[in-house]
Amino acid sequence: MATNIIFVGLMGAGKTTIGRIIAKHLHKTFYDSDHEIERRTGVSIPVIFELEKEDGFRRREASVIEELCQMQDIVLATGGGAVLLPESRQQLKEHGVVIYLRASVHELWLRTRNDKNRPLLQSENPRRKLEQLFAQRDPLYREVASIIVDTGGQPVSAIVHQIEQKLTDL
Ligand SMILES: Nc1ncnc2c1ncn2[C@@H]1O[C@H](COP(=O)(O)OP(=O)(O)OP(=O)(O)O)[C@@H](O)[C@H]1O
Ligand SMILES: O=C(O)C1=C[C@@H](O)[C@@H](O)[C@H](O)C1
Ligand SMILES: [Mg+2]
Repeated sequence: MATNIIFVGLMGAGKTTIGRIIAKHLHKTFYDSDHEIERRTGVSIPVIFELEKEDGFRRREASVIEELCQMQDIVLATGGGAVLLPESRQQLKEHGVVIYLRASVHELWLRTRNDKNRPLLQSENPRRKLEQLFAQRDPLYREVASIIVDTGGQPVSAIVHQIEQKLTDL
């Protein structure tokens, strides 16, 4: 199957971790839009947020998403905010099977709390921020996804297995 597989979901949902494994299993090339932005700019995401604010990062993200969506036979792990622009949502929907990795705010918080690489969570109350982002974005992830996987309490290997099963059922 030469189709692209595209992962969406909040920070800490496991898009990068699971996307990389699925790509290996399915012999597809793995891309991560966050890594691609860092590779192209030569700086980390926190530095981009500092210099260009969130707006600047979103512009870069939308253009990288558009470009990666033109490729074929790839697995793409998107950044958590890749669904914010309607144009990007359209691109994602049109160019692959989109999988929404879902997790509770509590789990997302546990998975991200020791990592300083996510500027939106470097706030007084990262848990509340995750709640707000969840409320804002859950409908957007649902809008683009044709597969929704609840990752709650499951180890990565079980999630990978579940996804591979769902993909063969398509
Ligand atoms: N099912 C899981 N159970 C436990 N830990 C997990 C699970 N999935 C991912 N993790 C861990 O959570 C952390 C975040 O995962 P990952 O970086 O893959 O998330 P992401 O969705 O790519 O986030 P971002 O949007 O910030 O790029 C990693 O340390 C990863 O090992
Ligand atoms: O959810 C978000 O808005 C973000 C998620 C990360 O993947 C990065 O794209 C960045 O830290 C912003
Ligand atoms: Mg990631």
